[in-house]
Amino acid sequence: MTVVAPAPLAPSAAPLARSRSSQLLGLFEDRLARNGKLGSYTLEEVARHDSKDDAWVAVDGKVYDITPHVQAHAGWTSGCATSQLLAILRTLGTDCTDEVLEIHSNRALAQFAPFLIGRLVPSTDEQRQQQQQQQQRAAPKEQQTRACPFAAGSYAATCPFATRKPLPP
Ligand code: HEM
Repeated sequence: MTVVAPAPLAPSAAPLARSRSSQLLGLFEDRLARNGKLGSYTLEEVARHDSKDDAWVAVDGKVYDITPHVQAHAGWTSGCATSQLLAILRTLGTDCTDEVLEIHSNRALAQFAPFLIGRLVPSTDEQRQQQQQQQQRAAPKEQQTRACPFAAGSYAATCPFATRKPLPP
């Protein structure tokens, strides 16, 4: 009897889907950007549009106003497609990149284009955090370590006044 080794598992579809959707929507986005018709929205702004009459989602760094799609979707008045509709309603006002890219075919992703209204940008808080992280990474090692100013030796590592443990020598 010949034993056949199982085929290796396929890598996750998400990164592939991500580049796929970007390619599909790239042309459309460029056109809107050239016409100055794309806005910049934070996740907080997106979160304010989470109802069937005002339905935004963020996907792959882009923001879509999918209100017409939601309102015209099957499932409001009959049992048909109810679960699909519920899945969509659950994501309104959020960044649902993973769900959308996992679920939709190329053809379906291309249908998102007319709903594009802008790009997702970091909020002021996120920007501040990113800047702090960058500064921290760029700072020399001695500045990254603030050991206890009142103690020396091994006690310094556990001192409550130290914001960070000393780096190993
Ligand atoms: C303008 C926005 C959207 C458009 C144009 C759209 C379009 C489509 C299309 C054409 C399909 C049929 C399946 C396919 O061809 O891949 C589909 C299925 C589906 N969509 Fe969307 N969709 C949108 C937004 C969303 C969002 C935000 C969600 C939330 C997760 C979602 C969840 C689903 C689900 C659960 C299915 C059923 C998948 C299945 O039965 O396997 N859709 N969508």
